[in-house]
Amino acid sequence: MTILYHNSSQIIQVEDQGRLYKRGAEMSEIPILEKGWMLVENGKIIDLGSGKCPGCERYDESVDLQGKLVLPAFVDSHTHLVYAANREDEFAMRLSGKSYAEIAAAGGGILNSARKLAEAPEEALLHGAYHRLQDLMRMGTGALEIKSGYGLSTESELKMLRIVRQLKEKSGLDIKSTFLGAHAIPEKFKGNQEGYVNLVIDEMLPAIAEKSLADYVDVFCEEGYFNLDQSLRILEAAKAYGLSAKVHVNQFNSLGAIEAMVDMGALSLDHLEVMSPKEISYLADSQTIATALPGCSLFLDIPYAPGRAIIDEGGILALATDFNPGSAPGGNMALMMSLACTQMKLSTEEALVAATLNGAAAIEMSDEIGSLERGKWANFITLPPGFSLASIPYHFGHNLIMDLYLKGEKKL
Ligand SMILES: N=CN[C@@H](CCC(=O)O)C(=O)O
Ligand SMILES: [Zn+2]
Repeated sequence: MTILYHNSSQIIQVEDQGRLYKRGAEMSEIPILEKGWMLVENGKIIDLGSGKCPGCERYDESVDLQGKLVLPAFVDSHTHLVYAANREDEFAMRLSGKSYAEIAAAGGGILNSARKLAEAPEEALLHGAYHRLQDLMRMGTGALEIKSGYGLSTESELKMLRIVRQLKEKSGLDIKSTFLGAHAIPEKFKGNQEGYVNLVIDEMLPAIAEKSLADYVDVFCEEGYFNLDQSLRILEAAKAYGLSAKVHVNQFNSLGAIEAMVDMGALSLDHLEVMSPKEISYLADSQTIATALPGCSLFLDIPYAPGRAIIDEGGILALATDFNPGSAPGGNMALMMSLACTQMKLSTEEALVAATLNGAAAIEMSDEIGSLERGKWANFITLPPGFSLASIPYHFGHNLIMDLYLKGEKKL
């Protein structure tokens, strides 16, 4: 089945040389096809160009884009989409002056979500997550990563990862799953942190690997959660099962994780709100993707990751939502682009690369998605005629997305 998409105002390709990510100054160069057309065969782009399509008589169907703007669907490479309940009560506590750390210390936070998840039937969890997933799609997300981490027991972590698998099957979306058993120390292991780390390594990891339920491993490496040594032990153990690391680091404190985790070959280091100049340089010089989560900074009123400096030093920057019920209850990638531009001082081009190609690289899918090039899936979004790339971050909080096409098929 060959489909010709034609009559766009522009096709913003993001990349046209087959690069699997863009770093530093490359992030501001993005190829754009004026009055672009795209020929798609069985879901993959086989040709594309500007103006009239030469030799394009051979198609089964043609779609008139009526002057709409076309760009790659967003890739959200860091979410906690599966959870049992919102935490508006904690939000109210924060508004009256309590900090995220104080709420967590009083048994709220991740432990609150874990208690609720343990009680929730699988069907209800699937239903809630699927509903949120559809919301994300309406806002232009075409692929994402979802973490476990509200289980904190072997049984509940497996339950979460099974739901991620079901979400994949039910939605047909590209979804990568990450095992985050080391998200917090469960009540039962208070005072016995090492016991919990051993449980993650000796029981959870083998059980998850046996069922191939995870693509990646993650740890919340932070004061009051998992120290550097414990984090590295978990990541190394997971490596033996073929799981690469995507890690929560430097959200509130720097524990020296960046250097150590770059050296162990982490795929991405995420959060990064607190970074020293040395850490910025070390990460920017590496192949590890720096993933900024500006929704979390906005919602918790904490610093933004130094995205500008990471790009200026030549790093690979991705943007993701961190969608979760505690620190970032929102999944709008366009809003992440707005925050990246206004707060982290990225250009609109850099923000788009971070939200598409580099996000795809952060889930190892940038050979298939994240840009509109020959050989990639036709995963794209459209904006109404008259809008430009800059309109996306400019109209902060608005949803300008008209259509989402995945593998050349209109999803909405
Ligand atoms: N910081 C650790 N984990 C999540 C928040 C989890 C929660 O509060 O439920 C984050 O990425 O911000
Ligand atoms: Zn997170």
